[in-house]
Formats: sequence, C-alpha cells, structure tokens
Amino acid sequence: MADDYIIRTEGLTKQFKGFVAVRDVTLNVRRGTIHALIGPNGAGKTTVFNLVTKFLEPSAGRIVYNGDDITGSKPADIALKGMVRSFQISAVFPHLSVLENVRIALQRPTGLSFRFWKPDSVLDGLNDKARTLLRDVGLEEFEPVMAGELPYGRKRALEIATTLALDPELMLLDEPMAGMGHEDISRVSALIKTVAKNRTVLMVEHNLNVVSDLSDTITVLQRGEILAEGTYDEVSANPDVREAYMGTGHD
Ligand SMILES: Nc1ncnc2c1ncn2[C@@H]1O[C@H](COP(=O)(O)OP(=O)(O)OP(=O)(O)O)[C@@H](O)[C@H]1O
Repeated sequence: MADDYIIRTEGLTKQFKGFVAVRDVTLNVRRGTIHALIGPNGAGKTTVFNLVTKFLEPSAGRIVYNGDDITGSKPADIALKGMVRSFQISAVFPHLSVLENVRIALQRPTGLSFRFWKPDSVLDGLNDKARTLLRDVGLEEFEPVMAGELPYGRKRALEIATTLALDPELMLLDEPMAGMGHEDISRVSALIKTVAKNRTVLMVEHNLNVVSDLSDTITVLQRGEILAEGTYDEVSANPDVREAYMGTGHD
C-alpha cells in the first residue's frame, strides 16, 4: 500500500552541467523505520538528501511525501509538513544557553524562521517543554551552559533536541556521527533509536557499525545509482556491495 511509505522518489535524477550525480533513483522509505543511505565517496548520497529536502531541484523524477507530490515544493513548505533535516536547518547559537537554544527552536513554526523578539515572559512559558526535550536527549545537566562550550557530541545532541522541537514526522540526519569519538557515538546512537520510536528517520552515515546497529533498511548508492537495498545482512552479503566497498566482492 502506498501509505506504507512516508517518502518515495521515482526516477530521481540530477545533472550538474552534464555530469549525472544521481541517476534514476527510486527510493521507498517505509513509515516508522530507520533507513540509511550509504555508499562510497561521491556516490550521490548528499545530492539525494538535497533533492529530497528540496535544497536542489531534480533534473528529472518525482518526490512523493505522505502521498503528496512535493517535487515543486520549497524547503519551508516541506518543513511545515513535518519533514525536517537536522544538522543543517537546526543551527545552534553558540552564545545562547542550551535551554535558550531549545526554547528558540520551539518558537519556530518551520525551522526556517527565527523569532528573537518574543518577550521573556512568553519564552519562559516554553521552559517546561524545552526541559522535557533536554531530558530526552540527556542534556538536562547542561541547561545553563553556553551552547558554544558544549563538547562536540553534546552539541550534536542539542541539534537533535532543536530538531525534535519541530516534532518532525520524518527526520533526516546528515552524517549524525561525523567527527565523533566512540563514547559520543554510542550515546547519539541510543538517542537516535529512542527518538525514532514514533517517527521515521532517513540518514546518510559513513560509519557502518552505526548503520548496522540502527537501520531497518539500507540503500547502497554507487556512482549515482542504487546498487543494492535491504537489511544490513542482505546488503553486506551482496557481492556488488563488497566490491564497491572493498574491491573483494567477486572471486
Ligand atoms: N554542485 C555540484 N556541482 C557539480 N558536481 C557536483 C555538485 N554536487 C555534487 N557534485 C558531484 O556529484 C557527485 C555526487 O556527490 P555527493 O556529494 O552527492 O556524493 P556523496 O555520496 O554524498 O559523497 P561523500 O560521501 O563524499 O559526501 C560527486 O561526483 C560530486 O563531485
């Protein structure tokens, strides 16, 4: 049933001055799952993400979100419909406290407009909601800390909190583990599992341990095209995928 899929792309293609970065990508992301997009450098993962979130216009193909054709929509329109990309839209303001960052995020109807001019009394009313979000991402002790002073992994957790403030139905995570050490990776992985419980997550991630631990479905891209799709066990046993990653797929 079409409704099983929160987002579908049909024949998605993107050319940059004649170079085909993404070719005929038909992606189906099942509602309520964690779906990872992986592939070697230059495979087209970021371009697919930019197309899905409308930061780029496709050269051909269609994008359907919750049954609506959003191929011609603007990023702000799709954010309003519940598709929110983390680590891009959710800027963290370094000179504001952790709590203030989440309060401001709670003020954003689309994730794209910022309202600094609200009186303090209105912002104070948001404290309870902000504190709940901080607890969800394990940052309650960091509430008064300036965001710019947070350790790296905690900053990413704050970014997730500011994204969750928009209550997205589909959350897109762009390399959530980039630049993190082991400890942060385990904490942020656990966090993603928790926040994915009542929403859908589509993520681009290079760390294959994380991908295997978190993902229900994995789509492997290579040179702009889908090479394989399935569970981690399925794609990691696929000779074409092994060849693409390690050059050891076919004997
Ligand atoms: N704006 C652009 N203009 C021209 N070529 C581009 C542009 N954006 C991406 N490309 C090219 O398209 C291809 C796919 O790039 P993309 O960034 O989507 O890959 P990726 O899988 O995200 O790679 P990485 O893992 O290195 O981030 C690359 O060859 C890249 O050089």
